[in-house]
Amino acid sequence: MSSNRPRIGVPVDCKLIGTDPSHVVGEKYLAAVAHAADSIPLVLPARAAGAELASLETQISADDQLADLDGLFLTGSPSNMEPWRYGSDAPGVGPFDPQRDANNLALLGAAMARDMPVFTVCRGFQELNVACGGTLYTAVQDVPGLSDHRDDHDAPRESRYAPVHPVALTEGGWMANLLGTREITVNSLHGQGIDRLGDTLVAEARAPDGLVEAVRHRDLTFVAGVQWHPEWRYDDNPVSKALFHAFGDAARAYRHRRLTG
Ligand SMILES: N[C@@H](CCC(=O)NCCCC(=O)O)C(=O)O
Repeated sequence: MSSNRPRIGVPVDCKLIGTDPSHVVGEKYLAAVAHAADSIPLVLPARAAGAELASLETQISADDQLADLDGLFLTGSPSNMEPWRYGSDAPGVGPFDPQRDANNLALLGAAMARDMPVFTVCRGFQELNVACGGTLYTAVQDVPGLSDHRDDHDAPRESRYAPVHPVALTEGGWMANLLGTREITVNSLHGQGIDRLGDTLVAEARAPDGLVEAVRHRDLTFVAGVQWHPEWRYDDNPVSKALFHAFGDAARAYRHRRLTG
């Protein structure tokens, strides 16, 4: 008998493994969705054309990919969105992943249209903001008044993902109520960040320099995102466990509605 756990779509990064164009997802993301959200992660291939992939977008729509799912989880990635995606003519900072941009923006639009639970992390958080009409700083550290939010890429992973700065949770907000506190400390591994907040998003947390670090959708049931990495050592972090648990609960409720009509 198959599990009744919610099925969560996890779209990929498109990158070379050696010389081979590949579709990949970081293992820590799958672990957090499976164990902390008590769900079944299903990796979703990018549908946009790649070096060795003719576009799948005609035979597999975003709605097709979401049809039998109960939630959508967007991971982080070292790649950056192409600035034209948010109306900028800046050259931006690579590496880029245009297949991911096209795929994830389409999936976000389709998921929000059906009020499907969505949880997004880092690059995925930035994609959510763009999907909701917002824009990004292409290099936060170059913006006067903002801090450097990047990690030291040469440092060991344990220190790269260690908590480094506080974030203030919006008073009376969804996240502050969920976590029962007004301040948490988070890790920080990003060079881009939210410039203009998407029209339908509410800021749920901000860094000391004012940068938005968490959002939720104003009108939808569970569409949220964080700029930090709650998937990292989620089992040792009560905040991470609470966030993934809330996402899993929302996906369970969606699955019940989807399967019982
Ligand atoms: N490239 C964007 C987003 C940063 C991000 O997602 N970093 C995590 C990469 C590694 C991982 O998946 O844990 C930016 O720099 O803002």
